[in-house]
Amino acid sequence: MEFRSIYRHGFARVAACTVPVVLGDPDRNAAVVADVAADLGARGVALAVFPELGLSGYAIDDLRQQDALLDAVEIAIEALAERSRDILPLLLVGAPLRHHDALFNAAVAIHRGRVLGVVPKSFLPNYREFYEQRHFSPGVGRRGELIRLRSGEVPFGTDLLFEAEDLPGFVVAAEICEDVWVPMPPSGAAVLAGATVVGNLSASNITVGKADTRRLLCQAQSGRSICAYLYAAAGEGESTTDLAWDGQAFVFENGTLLRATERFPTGVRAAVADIDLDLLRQERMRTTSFEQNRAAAGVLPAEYRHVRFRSGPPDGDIGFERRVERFPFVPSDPSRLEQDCFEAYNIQVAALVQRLRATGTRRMVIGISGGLDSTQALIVAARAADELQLGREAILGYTMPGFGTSAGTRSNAHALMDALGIRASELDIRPTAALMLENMDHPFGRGEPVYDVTFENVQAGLRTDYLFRLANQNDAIVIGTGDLSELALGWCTYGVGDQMSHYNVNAGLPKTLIQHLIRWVISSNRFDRPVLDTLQAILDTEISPELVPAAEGEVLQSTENKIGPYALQDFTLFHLLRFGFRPSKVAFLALQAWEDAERGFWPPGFPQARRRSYDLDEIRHWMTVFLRRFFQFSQFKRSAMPNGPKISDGGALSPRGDWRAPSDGSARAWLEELEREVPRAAGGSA
Ligand SMILES: Nc1ncnc2c1ncn2[C@@H]1O[C@H](COP(=O)(O)OP(=O)(O)OC[C@H]2O[C@@H]([n+]3cccc(C(=O)O)c3)[C@H](O)[C@@H]2O)[C@@H](O)[C@H]1O
Ligand SMILES: Nc1ncnc2c1ncn2[C@@H]1O[C@H](COP(=O)(O)OP(=O)(O)OP(=O)(O)O)[C@@H](O)[C@H]1O
Ligand SMILES: NC(=O)CC[C@H](N)C(=O)O
Repeated sequence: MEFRSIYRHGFARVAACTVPVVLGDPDRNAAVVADVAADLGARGVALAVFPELGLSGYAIDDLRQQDALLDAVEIAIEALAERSRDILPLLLVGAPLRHHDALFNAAVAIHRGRVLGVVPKSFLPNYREFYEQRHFSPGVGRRGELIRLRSGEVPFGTDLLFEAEDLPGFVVAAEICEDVWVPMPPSGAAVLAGATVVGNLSASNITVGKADTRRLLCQAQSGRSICAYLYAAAGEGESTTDLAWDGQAFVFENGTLLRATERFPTGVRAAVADIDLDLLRQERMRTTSFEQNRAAAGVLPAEYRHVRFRSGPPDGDIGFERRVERFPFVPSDPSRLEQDCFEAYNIQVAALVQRLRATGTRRMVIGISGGLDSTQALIVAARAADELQLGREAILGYTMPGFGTSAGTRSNAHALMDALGIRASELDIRPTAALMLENMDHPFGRGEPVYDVTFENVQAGLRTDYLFRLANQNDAIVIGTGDLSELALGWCTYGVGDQMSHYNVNAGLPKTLIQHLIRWVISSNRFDRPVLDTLQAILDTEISPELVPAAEGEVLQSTENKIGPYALQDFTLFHLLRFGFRPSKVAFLALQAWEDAERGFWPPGFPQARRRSYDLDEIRHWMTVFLRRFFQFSQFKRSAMPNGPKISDGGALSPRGDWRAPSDGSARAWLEELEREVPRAAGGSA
């Protein structure tokens, strides 16, 4: 399969469809389904779900019991199966079907010329406007049976799972409308038995406000069942004798809405989405309560009948029907981002307030560099001091110029401290650092321009040494500033260095979110104008540890030139940490998110001038750096990291929480997977 094929990376394309129906005309309704299915197949769709009783129409009352119509339904199923012979998608269509002495409201699964099985509706609404028990028998408890159709006998029951042999993890269950309105929907047991995708065939008349209820039910079911949930409701053509129909169709995955169709449509509508089967499998595996719940519920996968089929998905580039955030830690949806910023900021403040309260500490010491991280930490400390009514002078800020400190960051550091009204001091570390290097017999001590890691770490170490001793002297704690991205990459000086502090408010914050949080603090006017102006100047400065002096006219030591763009490194971090995806899959996702600066969405307020793209070679290159540093080099720095709050759902790196790993591991499996599976030039095969 091509690298750009979604089916190579654990995705499957699915569709929830609503189509115009003619009441009592199964032949015509089946023809419409077949046409739609053919179109969807051409788009690479592997599953298409259609509305409840879609072959006959739902709101036909006692016509449901007319033999001529029921015969016509069976003939239409046969015709549809025939038409499906060369069509990709597994079809779930709704039909009234006779079985033994009763009539069932059923979902019929059809694939490439075959009826794979029939799933009856478990729970029949018979209240208010509904009258289903007048015609149908409930399917609940019906398992292990066969139903006779015109083409022969096929499996019948609520114990059916349709499993694609050639799409790992693509296991489909069906339920019908009311089935998801009950406390224990049949899909609850089906997912415990292994279904990852649930199709709900629905005919749900619309009343004011009901659309929200449907969304709530389906979203919750997809979230608690860790599955993809496709809901397809009847619309145009259903009887308006006493009711109206809005044809709502959507696809949820693990509690997230992927796609929805417009409501009250005229004509065919399909919500087409690429669902992530790896994500569902990973999420179930790591949410170990899922398996506990299966055991407690007594659901045995072996008690379900797995009806196997070969899907035969396309192997080329069919695009990507899924939104991928460029910044997984910084959502592009404005209201979601607003809430995330509010929460991230308040998590930091609340955590620090609690630590100060519990220790009875009334002062904080922070090294202020004029860079992003110490700025964010200082803003948080200022808010914590306000909440505890300590006064801003409770914060002792030290700016400590070293050999690489630029005039710009130094003046930003002073401006920030002054504007926030904290106790600001300057402490030049150069004499102490020079003495130390000299005592160590480092070449720099003899006047040679040798700027090696020792030279860098002497400065980072001395700053930390000063901060801790100043904390002793002032009954204070040292507030750490290192962020989540730096922890992931091991981009800090260990032990006697910025890796250590008494409490690190930033440990759970990735760099891309810190940048945005500062933008958010500016745009929401949380401080006075002088503070906001300084914050803007800090945001506009290139990220650098400033440990090495820049020669006249030279670009200073750029962090991102060395360890990679934080945009890409945070992208990789999120997908590895949160979902344990393969590097090749992360590279595929990164390509979708980053290859075209014009495509997709940027977080609100993201500067136009910084909107850039990355190609597959760049993604691959920086991922190699990430994998080596994350899996092989930097764990020892995280294994001994100070306390600090988890902030993002994407994960934290505390060895006491989200991420426990050996400090002497190998990155080989990840590097080899990347080497093997990701082609060197975009578009080619690996
Ligand atoms: N698995 C392991 N278990 C125990 N010890 C291990 C180890 N792997 C290495 N080590 C030891 O640790 C040393 C490496 O760690 P370390 O001493 O920290 O030094 P290292 O990581 O080599 O250097 C620190 C880097 O972080 C950068 N930095 C520092 C400060 C702030 C910022 C910033 O921008 O925020 C960036 C700085 O530019 C420099 O490149 C090795 O030389 C070795 O002695
Ligand atoms: N000149 C300085 N004065 C005081 N503290 C400093 C100075 N340089 C570094 N530090 C301390 O060491 C920490 C790490 O340094 P570094 O320069 O990497 O971080 P930063 O400037 O805050 O943020 P960023 O890494 O985003 O530039 C800083 O957050 C700060 O607490
Ligand atoms: N067809 C159905 O099962 C509809 C019942 C569902 N409770 C509704 O109100 O939409």
